[in-house]
Amino acid sequence: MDGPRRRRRRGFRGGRRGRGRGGRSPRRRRLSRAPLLLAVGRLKPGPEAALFAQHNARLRPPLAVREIPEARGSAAEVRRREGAALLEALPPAALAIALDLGGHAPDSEGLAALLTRWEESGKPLAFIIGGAEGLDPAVQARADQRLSLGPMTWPHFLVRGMLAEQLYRAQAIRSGHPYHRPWRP
Ligand SMILES: C[S@@+](CC[C@H](N)C(=O)[O-])C[C@H]1O[C@@H](n2cnc3c(N)ncnc32)[C@H](O)[C@@H]1O
Repeated sequence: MDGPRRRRRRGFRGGRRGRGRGGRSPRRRRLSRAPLLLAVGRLKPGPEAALFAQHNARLRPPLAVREIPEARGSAAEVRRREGAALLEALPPAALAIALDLGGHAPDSEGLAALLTRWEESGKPLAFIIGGAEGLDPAVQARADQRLSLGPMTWPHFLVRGMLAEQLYRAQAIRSGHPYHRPWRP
């Protein structure tokens, strides 16, 4: 590819002009720091996708989403196959946070404190959301933290938006932004 089309593409990716001294574009740097969201299933356009997009767009940096196809078979087979695909997609160095009903259920301030701790580990963060059959024990065993959004079972596509909202709320708590009004006990 040559001519204006090539120049345009370079410009979008940061090209020479957009690069700093390290040779990486600001956009590249932002994406490489972005926490990963590994999630089972393909989220189609609709209210769940809109909810996620709305909150993810507010996150600095937004989550980089990687979807794992839903598997077929018995419940155990589905969990095992999806679990294997999730583990394959998980960067080895990642601090893995598995969304799981049985995990630790902090309040929003607690999640904000946890996020600070996770970020201070220096590891890239990866959040994992299972499919309709839940997460395979192998994924739970690999997870550095199991995070619960409460004891109720939520549809996995809704959990993406709920997680993004809570991460945004945690950022607001950490920066003192009035988006978060503390609970009133
Ligand atoms: C429909 S749920 C799966 C329910 C499944 N029976 C199980 O035992 O996990 C799909 C995924 O959404 C996430 N999820 C649903 N409710 C959740 C909650 N209350 N807290 C954390 N994650 C939740 C989990 O990642 C779960 O694997």
